[in-house]
Amino acid sequence: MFKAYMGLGSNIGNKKENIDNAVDMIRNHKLIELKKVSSYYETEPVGYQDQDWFLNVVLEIDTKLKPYELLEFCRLIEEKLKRKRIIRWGPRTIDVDILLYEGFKSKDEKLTIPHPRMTERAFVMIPLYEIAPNIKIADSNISQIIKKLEGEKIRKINYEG
Ligand SMILES: Nc1ncnc2c1ncn2[C@@H]1O[C@H](COP(=O)(O)OP(=O)(O)OP(=O)(O)O)[C@@H](O)[C@H]1O
Ligand SMILES: Nc1nc2c(c(=O)[nH]1)N=C(CO)CN2
Repeated sequence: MFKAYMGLGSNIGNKKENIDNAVDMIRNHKLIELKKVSSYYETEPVGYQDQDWFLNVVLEIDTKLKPYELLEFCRLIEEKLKRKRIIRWGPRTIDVDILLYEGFKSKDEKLTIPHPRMTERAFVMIPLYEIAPNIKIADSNISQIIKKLEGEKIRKINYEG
């Protein structure tokens, strides 16, 4: 089993339902053990501004899927939840990214790990810090990385039930 971290985001339709459906697909995969799920965070859009706020979560999993197999599964989740890809960094029903994968680094365009933009993004780093406060990313402590983030607006949501 290899430990990996995944980032999920949605900003179209019922965002919580989209996130929950994606988490359920991950939980139900035979070769994945879902270990931790962060709180939900409402986050200001980064990149393309003229779109709704996102709901983001980060997951910790143990998996027997190899990195490219996990990427394929991410695409399958997006396909099932009918993600439309129109504008780069634009609105999406669901976005599923691999952030980190134990013992694996890659700069391939199809799969870059650590995810190339994760350390600049509060919507990734803050939920990741919640579930993995001692993790290192490319030899830097997560708390050090978070201190350097710009003031992107992000708030933790407490849903009932
Ligand atoms: N670590 C990774 N996790 C998921 N996709 C990745 C990763 N590294 C590279 N990719 C590639 O990125 C491509 C584009 O992904 P996508 O359309 O989801 O980008 P985006 O979500 O709009 O932007 P961003 O990559 O900045 O989050 C995918 O086809 C995938 O092959
Ligand atoms: N707040 C927020 N902004 C984004 C997000 C996201 O998940 N949350 N995803 C993007 C493309 O991956 C671009 N911008």
